[in-house]
Amino acid sequence: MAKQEVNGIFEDAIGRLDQAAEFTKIDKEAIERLRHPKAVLQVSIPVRMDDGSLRIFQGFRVRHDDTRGPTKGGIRFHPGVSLDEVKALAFWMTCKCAVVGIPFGGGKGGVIVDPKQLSRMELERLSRGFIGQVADFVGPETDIPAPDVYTNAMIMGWMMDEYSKIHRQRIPAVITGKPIPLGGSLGRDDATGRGAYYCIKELEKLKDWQPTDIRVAVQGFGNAGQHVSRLLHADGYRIVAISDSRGGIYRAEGLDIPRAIKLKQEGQMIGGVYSERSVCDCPVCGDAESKCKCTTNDPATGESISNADLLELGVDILIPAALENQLTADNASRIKAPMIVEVANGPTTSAAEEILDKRNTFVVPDILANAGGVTVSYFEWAQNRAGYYWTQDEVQDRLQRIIAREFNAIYELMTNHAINMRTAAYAQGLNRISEAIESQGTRQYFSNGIDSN
Ligand SMILES: NC(=O)C1=CN([C@@H]2O[C@H](COP(=O)(O)OP(=O)(O)OC[C@H]3O[C@@H](n4cnc5c(N)ncnc54)[C@H](O)[C@@H]3O)[C@@H](O)[C@H]2O)C=CC1
Ligand SMILES: O=C(O)CCC(=O)C(=O)O
Repeated sequence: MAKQEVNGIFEDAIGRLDQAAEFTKIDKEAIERLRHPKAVLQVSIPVRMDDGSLRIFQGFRVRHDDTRGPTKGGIRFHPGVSLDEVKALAFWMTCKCAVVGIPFGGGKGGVIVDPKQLSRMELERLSRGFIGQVADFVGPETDIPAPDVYTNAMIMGWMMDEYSKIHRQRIPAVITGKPIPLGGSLGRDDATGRGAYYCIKELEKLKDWQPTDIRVAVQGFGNAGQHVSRLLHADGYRIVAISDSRGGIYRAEGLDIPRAIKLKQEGQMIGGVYSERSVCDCPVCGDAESKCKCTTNDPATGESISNADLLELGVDILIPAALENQLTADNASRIKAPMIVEVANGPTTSAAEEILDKRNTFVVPDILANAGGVTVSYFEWAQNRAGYYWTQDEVQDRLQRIIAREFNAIYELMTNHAINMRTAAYAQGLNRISEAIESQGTRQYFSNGIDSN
């Protein structure tokens, strides 16, 4: 019988522990510890709105596990944020940091808000308010935030400044993904997409394919989605579909990704605006009366496509780069792409994974595919603490070496045990976490080691 969807994203996430434990030497007590976040903080953030009214926003910060180092993970501003989601995201951070072998545990934060509805001043007050409320919970040696969905370098800069004011000293290492003049690292902006790109380059070597033969669909054209699309497009890959929260565009010949990025940066939406213009301003037909019929001739646009249909396109690589739970028991059997590279966190439910496994779909799991972001965050934290800054080439070279090394180790584990790549990645991460837990000496011993006579 097909696996049912698990109730709750955190419950579904930690379900992967049991699967992977079979292929590790991790003991039951360590697994039990990882089922429970170390600490959870819920805060109310009062924000004075531009019209003089007061609004109270709800926010969360979760520290999942700090055995391997301070907890690390982004802050999400999204209307769909919930404590359950933040707990899952923090758990994935613990596993991700272990998978790439960086000395951090996992944490995550979120605020229930639609930031698109806020003015810049309101957004700044909310960002400063949030970090003020969690100021005793975070810190460069305890818990280090970073950007995630709908947060960016500017917001990290405000948060770092506010935290520094509270502590009456400049503390750049409390947060990563900052603007470069405030101690940000070169190469952090595109690191998440770049890490996924390096995974695809390893696959390219293993499979010996020609980039120009490979069609790619990318769901979510934000920070992570844009950069992985840009890097693949520059190598000749055909990015045939992209989307944002309003929908997507499809063009069989491949989209002009640099131009699509420029349009997006100018504030245009992928879905809903330039793919469905009511008045055509393209140089091809110049039809000012009716709906444009020739968008497919404009390589930055294309036919409009829904987010759901984009996932089911007959492409060679599908890259979900938006939110969780996109591939579910409901649509998994209709996914045609033989390869999925998970740039988003948690895009595939465990019920969907069972179906994809039966169809032999190859999945590069989130905890490896999107680990480039936190890896360069680690570089940023290290640079802040050393007060010595690296060149972009140094950052990218070190990132490439880490991703290629871990990708190939996981690939080998997968092949040797005939398991899927996600289980292999969890096994690799859990081995590192369990070594740390055991080194702490908190496991159950039958003797306390002291001579009883
Ligand atoms: N920014 C980072 O360094 C990292 C991000 N990630 C993950 O990557 C994913 C994307 O994050 P970012 O690119 O940073 O966020 P972002 O805020 O820069 O972009 C998010 C994009 O997703 C789109 N989107 C939102 N809801 C959507 C929906 N229902 N369907 C399709 N598109 C939708 C938005 O319009 C936007 O284009 C998230 O799952 C995040 O947790 C993972 C590792 C690091
Ligand atoms: O850069 C970081 O510290 C964390 C990025 C993040 O939130 C993630 O990998 O999901």
